[in-house]
Amino acid sequence: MTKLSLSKEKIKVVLLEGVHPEAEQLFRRDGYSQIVTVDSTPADDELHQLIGDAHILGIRSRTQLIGVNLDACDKLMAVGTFCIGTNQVDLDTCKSRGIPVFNAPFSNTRSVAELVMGEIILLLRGIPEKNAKAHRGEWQKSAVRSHETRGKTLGIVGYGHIGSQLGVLAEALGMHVLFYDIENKLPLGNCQAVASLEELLPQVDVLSLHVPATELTKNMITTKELALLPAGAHVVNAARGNIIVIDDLVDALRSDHIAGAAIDVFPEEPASNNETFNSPLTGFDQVILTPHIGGSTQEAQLNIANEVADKLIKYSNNGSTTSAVNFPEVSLPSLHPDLTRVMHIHENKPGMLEQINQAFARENMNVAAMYLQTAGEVGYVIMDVQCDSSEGIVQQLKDISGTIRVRVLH
Ligand SMILES: NC(=O)C1=CN([C@@H]2O[C@H](COP(=O)(O)OP(=O)(O)OC[C@H]3O[C@@H](n4cnc5c(N)ncnc54)[C@H](O)[C@@H]3O)[C@@H](O)[C@H]2O)C=CC1
Ligand SMILES: O=C(O)CCC(=O)C(=O)O
Repeated sequence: MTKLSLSKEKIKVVLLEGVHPEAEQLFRRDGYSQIVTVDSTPADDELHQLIGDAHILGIRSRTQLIGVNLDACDKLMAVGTFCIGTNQVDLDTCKSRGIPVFNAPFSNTRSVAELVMGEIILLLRGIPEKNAKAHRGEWQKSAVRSHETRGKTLGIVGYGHIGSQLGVLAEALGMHVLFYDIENKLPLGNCQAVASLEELLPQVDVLSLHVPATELTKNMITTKELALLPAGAHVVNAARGNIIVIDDLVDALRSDHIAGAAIDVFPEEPASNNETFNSPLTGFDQVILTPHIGGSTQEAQLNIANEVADKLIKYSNNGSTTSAVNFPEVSLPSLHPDLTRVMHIHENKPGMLEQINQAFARENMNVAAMYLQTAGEVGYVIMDVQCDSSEGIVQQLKDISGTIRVRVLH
C-alpha cells in the first residue's frame, strides 16, 4: 500500500458544521485516525485552536476561511467545502499557499430545486399567509390571490445546475420559464433565455435567484429591480444572503408590490442552532423563512459527504486534484509499488520546469512518469521516479526559489 510522507495516523482531519458522519467513516475506513468532528461553527478562538494544526479541513457554508482564520492554519494541506458554494473561502490565498479546495458542485442541486419548486406552489396559492393565520385561530378560506402554477411565468436568474433543474421541474408543472445568465447557456425544454435582468423582471410572476455570491451579484436585487417586477409578483432567494437588499424587499412587501417571498439565505446567519435568528423579514405572514436548508436533506448530505471526502482522500493518498476549484487539475493513476511519487507545487514562472528537471538529474533519478498542470500563477508537477531515498530530492526541490510545497508518496 502507498505510504504518505506524513503517515495517515499523523494527518489531522477536522470536520466542522455537522458534516454528515459518512465523511468521517470514509476517512477512518481509509486508515485516517486523527479526526475531529464539530457540529457547530466555532467562534474565532475555538476555531483557531481546532484548525491551527489541521492538515485537512472540512467546512460547510458558514466557516469563513479568510484573513486571520486562514492565517491560523499552519499545516493546512487541503480544504473541502461540503456544499456547493466556495465564497466563504479565500480561494486565491489558498492557491498561493499550495492548498487545493474541493467542493460538491451538484450533490445538493436537486434538493434546492425541489424546495424552491414547492415554495413557488405555496406562494402562488397564498399558503404562507393562510397557514400563519390558521395557527392564530383565523380562518381564511378564499381564492383571492390564489393561483395555479400552470401558465405562470417563472424567471430564473443564474441558469446553472440549480437554475436549470428548477426550470425542468417548473415546466413539468406547466410554467413558462425565462432565464437570465451572464453566460450563454443551452436552454432545456422550452425555457428561453433573455438578454438582461431588466428584460426578465417585467415578464415574470415569480423570480428565483440562483447565482453565486460574487462582486457582480452582491446587491443585485434592490428597490429598482423589485419595482420592475409586476405588482403581485413573488421572490425566491435560495442562493446567497447578500444578493437581495433585505430592507428593500421589506419595503416592497409592506407596499404590497411584492405579494410574497421565500428566503432561505440571509446576510447574517446564526452560527449554530443555539443562536437566535434575527431578520427584518420576521413577522411577515406572506414570507416563508427557512434556515439555510436548501441543500439540507439526508440524500444531499450523504452524497456531499461521499463526494468531498473522496476528493480529499484521493488528494492526500495519490495527489489527484481533479475538480479542485482553485488549483491545477491533475488526475493521477495509482502509484506503481516500485515507484516513489514526488509532488511539487510552485510559483508558475519561466525556468521552473528546467530547475525541477535538473534537480532530478542531479539526484540521478529515472523518471517513469511526469504530470504537469498550471493554473494562473501556480504550477503542479508530479514525478513518479525510481529511488531508494527521497530525502535528497525533497531538499533540492525545496531549495528552488518559488517552491510552495513538496510532498512524497512511496
Ligand atoms: N440554499 C442552499 O442551501 C444552497 C445554496 N446554493 C447557492 O446556489 C448558488 C448556485 O448554485 P449552482 O446552480 O450549483 O451554481 P452554478 O455555478 O451551477 O450556476 C450559477 C449560474 O449563475 C450564473 N451567474 C453568475 N453570475 C451571474 C450574474 N451576475 N448574473 C447572471 N447569472 C450569473 C453562472 O453563469 C451560472 O450559470 C451557489 O453558488 C450557492 O451560493 C447552493 C446549494 C445550496
Ligand atoms: O447546507 C450547507 O452546508 C450549505 C449549502 C449551500 O449553501 C451550498 O451548498 O452552497
